[in-house]
Parts: sequence; C-alpha cells; structure tokens
Amino acid sequence: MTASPSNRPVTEVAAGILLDSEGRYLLGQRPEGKPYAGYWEVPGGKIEKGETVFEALKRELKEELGIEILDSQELTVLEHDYPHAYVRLHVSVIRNWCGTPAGCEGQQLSWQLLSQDRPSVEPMLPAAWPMLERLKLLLV
Ligand SMILES: Nc1nc2c([nH]c(=O)n2[C@@H]2O[C@H](COP(=O)(O)OP(=O)(O)OP(=O)(O)O)[C@@H](O)[C@H]2O)c(=O)[nH]1
Repeated sequence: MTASPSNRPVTEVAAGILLDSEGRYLLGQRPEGKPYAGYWEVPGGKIEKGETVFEALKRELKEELGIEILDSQELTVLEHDYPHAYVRLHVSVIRNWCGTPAGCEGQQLSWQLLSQDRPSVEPMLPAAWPMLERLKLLLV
C-alpha cells in the first residue's frame, strides 16, 4: 500500500461505469452499514491484494450487480481524501456485459442519462462528480 500526500494509507478502489447503447450509465445507492450509506455511487469496491483493476471490477460487479463484465476501458484515476479513508479510484467504462444488473446487496439502482446535466438522484459521493465530468469529455 502506498502513502498519500498527507501520509495516510491509500485504499485502491476499482469503479466501473456501465454505459448502455442509449447513453445511460448506472448508479447504485450505498447500503446501510457502509461509510456514506445512502449516497449514490458508481458500482465497484476495494481492490484486493494481487488483483488487477479488471479482476477487481469483475468480482465486485458480479457480487453487487450479478453481471459478468466482458471488457473495460480505463477512463481515469482520481484521488479523494475522505474522513474515513484516502482513496485512489481507478475508473473504467464498461460497455459489454452479460446479464441484467440487479441490486444483489439490497441496494437501489438508477440508470441516468449522460446527456443530462446532473443525475436525478442525490446525494452523490463527492468523488463521483469528477468521474462523470471525465466521462462526458470522453464522449464529446
Ligand atoms: N464503488 C465506489 N466507491 C467510491 C466511489 N467514489 C468514492 O469515493 N468511493 C470510495 O471508495 C471506497 C470503496 O469502498 P467500498 O466500501 O465500496 O468497497 P467494498 O465494496 O470493497 O467494501 P467492503 O470492504 O465493505 O466490502 C469507499 O471509501 C468509497 O467512499 C464510487 O463512485 N464508487
């Protein structure tokens, strides 16, 4: 584990933006019991020791959404200093998957139109904003 600028340990996280053919992306609501419960986020989770970003995404999206991702495209890497953790988010775009996303951990899901200025659900995790901005740039 590397250190952050403030010398806190860095939590490496893989986040996967599912993007469908109608220009919609998927958000999930963080379940009870996790930091920031009730906040909306892009699906994903912590990268385990020895895993690649893609392997972590494959595992997390199977657990959280019950889908099998087929490939992914790296979008950006973002860091955010939360009170509970300093996180480094490896953000990927996923356009190809098998199955229909479901809230396997009891979480609510919401498809959002990328062409809309803001998601229709709130609150969003603070670090979710820059990744959505980055996604819009990729698609212009
Ligand atoms: N999945 C996800 N995590 C995000 C986003 N933005 C963001 O700051 N995070 C942060 O990244 C970390 C991800 O951890 P997590 O709690 O979802 O991971 P996990 O599913 O492996 O949790 P667990 O250890 O409780 O099983 C959290 O600190 C969360 O606040 C996002 O858009 N998606």
